[in-house]
Amino acid sequence: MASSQALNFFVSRNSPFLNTSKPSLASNFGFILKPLLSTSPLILKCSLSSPNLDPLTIPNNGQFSVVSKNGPASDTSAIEVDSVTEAELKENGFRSTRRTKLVCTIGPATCSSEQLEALAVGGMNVARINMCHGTREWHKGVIERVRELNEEKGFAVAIMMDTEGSEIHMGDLGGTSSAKAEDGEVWTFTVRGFNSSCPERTISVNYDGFAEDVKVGDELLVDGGMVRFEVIETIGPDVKCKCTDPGLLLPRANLTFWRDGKLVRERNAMLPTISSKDWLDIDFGIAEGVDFIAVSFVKSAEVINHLKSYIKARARDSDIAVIAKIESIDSLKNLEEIILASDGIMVARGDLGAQIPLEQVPSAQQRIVQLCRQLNTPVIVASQLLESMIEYPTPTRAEVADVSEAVRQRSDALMLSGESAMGQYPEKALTVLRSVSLRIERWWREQKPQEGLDLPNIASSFTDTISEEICNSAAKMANNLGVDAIFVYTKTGHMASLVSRCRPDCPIFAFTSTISVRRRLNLQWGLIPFRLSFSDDMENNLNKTFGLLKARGMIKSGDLVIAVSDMLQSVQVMNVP
Ligand SMILES: Nc1ncnc2c1ncn2[C@@H]1O[C@H](COP(=O)(O)OP(=O)(O)OP(=O)(O)O)[C@@H](O)[C@H]1O
Ligand SMILES: CC(=O)C(=O)O
Ligand SMILES: [K+]
Ligand SMILES: [Mg+2]
Repeated sequence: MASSQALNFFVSRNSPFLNTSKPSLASNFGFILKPLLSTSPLILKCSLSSPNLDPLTIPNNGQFSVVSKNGPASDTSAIEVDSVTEAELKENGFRSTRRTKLVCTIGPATCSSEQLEALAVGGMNVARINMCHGTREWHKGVIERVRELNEEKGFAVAIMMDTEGSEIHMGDLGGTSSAKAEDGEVWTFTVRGFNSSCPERTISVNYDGFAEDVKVGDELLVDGGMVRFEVIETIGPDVKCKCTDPGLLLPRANLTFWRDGKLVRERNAMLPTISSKDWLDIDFGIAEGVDFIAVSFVKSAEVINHLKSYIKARARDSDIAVIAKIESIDSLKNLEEIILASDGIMVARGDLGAQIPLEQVPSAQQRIVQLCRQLNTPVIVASQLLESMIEYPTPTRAEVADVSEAVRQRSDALMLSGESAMGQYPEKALTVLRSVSLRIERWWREQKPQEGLDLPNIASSFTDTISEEICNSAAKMANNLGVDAIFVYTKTGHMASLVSRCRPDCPIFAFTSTISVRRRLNLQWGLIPFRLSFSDDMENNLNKTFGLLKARGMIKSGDLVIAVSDMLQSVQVMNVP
């Protein structure tokens, strides 16, 4: 038996261990006990500690009995699905499952196992770590805890690593969590490095050319205008600025400077999208096996292609998806090529709002979300969705309207930033995203507003065209027939994304045999990803799936299902036997 191989054993239902989640039973045999749900059989996994142990030599000490090795076809653990979705399906049925996916930025407010578990139970599909903040060790800890929870509790939370990028930002305020800038105060922004803490009203800037690029009279915007200064004097490495719009300065806040009402792009426009620190972070992400890498301040498709070939060369087996963050003027100019090159897009409204006038952000969002859907690239709407919930337990009406709008635009995912990273009410904020998503999705199904969005043909080969037509037809049939679910069997995830793109009324059960594809599908609208090994024989696959899902109580006889697969180009409509 190979050392990394996991073998599944099924023990009889009267096992006294059904209610334990501790790996107590067989630790001396190198096996881990993992009850999936109280109604599921137990799985014993062979661990690395005794790789050569013959599984059948486990003594049957009367406390449990080994029923089979590797499980017969009807073993319900031969299918893996996120335990939170499973519970939701069982409790409320198909129609009630949430279609919009939720991403939470993890920070000091949410990094413990308990806090991460609460977010997973609350519907977090993807945990985002932002390499702008914290150390690699800190991020590694978060990744480990998420993986542990997935393993122990049956969650399927994916990990997204977000790069820092080489834009201009402030230093970390000498360890303090924030500093208040008052109207009329003079602050010094400097490129000097400080070993100990900065002098009072002094802010260090990470970009060496800063003091040379700014001019007296320029406007300096912190975090896209949360605080504003006017440059009054430059003296060598120091730039003296008068505060014109007071506010709170946060560590490592982004800085932009404006001249005559326009964003100034001097030599800073030449900074590489991926800095040398970012490459080290990316190496870290590859080593840790993150599921997504989000690239900050993307300017063109080139950097995305470069990163994708880098990942391919470094991690041949891994399948890390690359997300381009749209947060600069250049990225808006090259939007289509960037969307085509990327595995996902993030509308990073925080920095975007510092680069284009604020009143242009909503139309940019609408355009990006639509184009992504047309080109079949998942899209996340991010930043300030529930900003006031950093401090208060209820959102403003305007924030609820903003979340609703993103759901109504049918974006794939919504993201929390400060609300979950350092806010006082991370779980409440997630609950608001969840309940608003559910409500607006239901409204959509009931009202069926005219969508007015063409889905152009995007296939690049005739075979792809067939897949696309099959998915379009399956989605249409699903709506017209009012089916309970669409089943899609997909090796690479592509076929599942084509069904998701149609935004059908029913949930989409996506069956795939690889863990990485399953986790990637976590970000896409309406998909419930399952891991299942399947063959080229659809008849067999369907019977197996029906058996497994029925045994888990996730479907019942009589449910109407449409099945499509990328091995066999067909659409099947059937009642679950
Ligand atoms: N790992 C962390 N450690 C400490 N604070 C964090 C961490 N991650 C996020 N935060 C806090 O949460 C806030 C919001 O997080 P967010 O990821 O949106 O960062 P950001 O600084 O606005 O940068 P970006 O433009 O990359 O999103 C940050 O400003 C920071 O104060
Ligand atoms: C998320 C992010 O990077 C932004 O909104 O700027
Ligand atoms: K970032
Ligand atoms: Mg940003």
